[in-house]
Amino acid sequence: MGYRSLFAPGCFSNRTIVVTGGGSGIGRCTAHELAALGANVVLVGRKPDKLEAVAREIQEDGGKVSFEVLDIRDEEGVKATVARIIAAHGPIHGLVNNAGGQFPSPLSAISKKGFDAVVSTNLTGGFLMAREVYLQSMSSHGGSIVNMLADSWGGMPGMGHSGAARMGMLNLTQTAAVEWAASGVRVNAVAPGWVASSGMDSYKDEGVRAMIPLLKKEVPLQRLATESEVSAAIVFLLTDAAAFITGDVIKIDGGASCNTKIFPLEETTASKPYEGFHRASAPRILGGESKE
Ligand SMILES: CCCCCCC/C=C/C(=O)SCCNC(=O)CCNC(=O)[C@H](O)C(C)(C)COP(=O)(O)OP(=O)(O)OC[C@H]1O[C@@H](n2cnc3c(N)ncnc32)[C@H](O)[C@@H]1OP(=O)(O)O
Ligand SMILES: NC(=O)C1=CN([C@@H]2O[C@H](COP(=O)(O)OP(=O)(O)OC[C@H]3O[C@@H](n4cnc5c(N)ncnc54)[C@H](OP(=O)(O)O)[C@@H]3O)[C@@H](O)[C@H]2O)C=CC1
Repeated sequence: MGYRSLFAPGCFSNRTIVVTGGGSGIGRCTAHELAALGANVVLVGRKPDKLEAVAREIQEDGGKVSFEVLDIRDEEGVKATVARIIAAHGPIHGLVNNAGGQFPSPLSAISKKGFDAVVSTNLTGGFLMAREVYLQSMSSHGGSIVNMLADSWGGMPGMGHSGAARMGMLNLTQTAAVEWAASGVRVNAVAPGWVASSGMDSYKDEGVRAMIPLLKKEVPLQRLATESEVSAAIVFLLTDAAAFITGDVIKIDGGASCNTKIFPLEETTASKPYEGFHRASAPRILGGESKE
């Protein structure tokens, strides 16, 4: 019958895909996956040693890869780097806007410098990369951009700075999708919950580490995501299988964002859920008085 899968080996052949933050964690995993599917991968990050190590790994596996050292918050650096990539490889077909991070802290303890560091990395830097890739390449050749968000729907103590940046990135994703669609550019995002990534391992603070088993409890699937579960969603959005998807977000959170906890099932009688609803939840939901 000659059926040809969109995920066939080589589905990214002759495509250049830029992965920011490609020197570690989810970015590294995504770069491996893309190279294995035939992409010409360009890694971007601040630390040349990390980028070089990942480039070596990919080359050893027979993949096509190079790297650029760049702080994505440096506007002139972003412009020059994108121009250099195009000069060396031709049009950029894909951008994985993954670089980012934060330090857990309550809002009351965040300095302006710290807030700016997180917002400029997770929002402004991603904007600069997307804008330059669009202006210099995708506006005339089309392409696909995948932005990194996080599971920041609703307030999450300790993550207010990054949550604000990620929700800004959500709107930027939607707006870019609408503005750039006529040029054949798709813009989507992934929103992971907690991921057991090498970036997470870099949190040495004992209070934060002690939270990890508690976080798992709040996830319906009862565990953290793996790096490759996040890269799988990123790669899908870059493939032609996602050709009619733009302005959208894939949550990779094991159901965490669906778990409002307004209805505390564990406090109710499992065999009498309706009665349990009245007893445990109604006062909280409706602001009324408990009947007990
Ligand atoms: C239900 C699930 C919800 C999902 C939630 C999302 C979970 C996400 C997890 C992850 O992202 S894991 C990945 C972790 N990886 C990283 O965070 C990458 C490394 N991090 C950084 O590079 C920084 O944190 C940064 C802020 C992203 C970039 O900062 P920059 O390079 O500009 O830092 P500095 O120049 O060193 O600092 C500037 C300024 O920022 C404040 N600050 C930075 N780090 C910390 C810290 N660890 N603790 C407190 N404050 C920090 C600080 O004010 C700095 O000012 P000065 O101290 O230098 O005056
Ligand atoms: N792990 C998790 O639980 C979650 C992670 N995320 C997000 O996913 C992305 C990848 O995270 P993860 O792999 O876990 O963590 P990592 O810390 O391993 O990855 C972050 C990468 O971003 C790069 N980076 C950071 N700041 C800059 C900058 N200013 N310019 C260029 N590169 C930069 C880093 O490279 P270098 O060191 O070379 O600067 C690093 O390779 C991040 O945006 C993270 O916030 C979202 C939700 C959950």
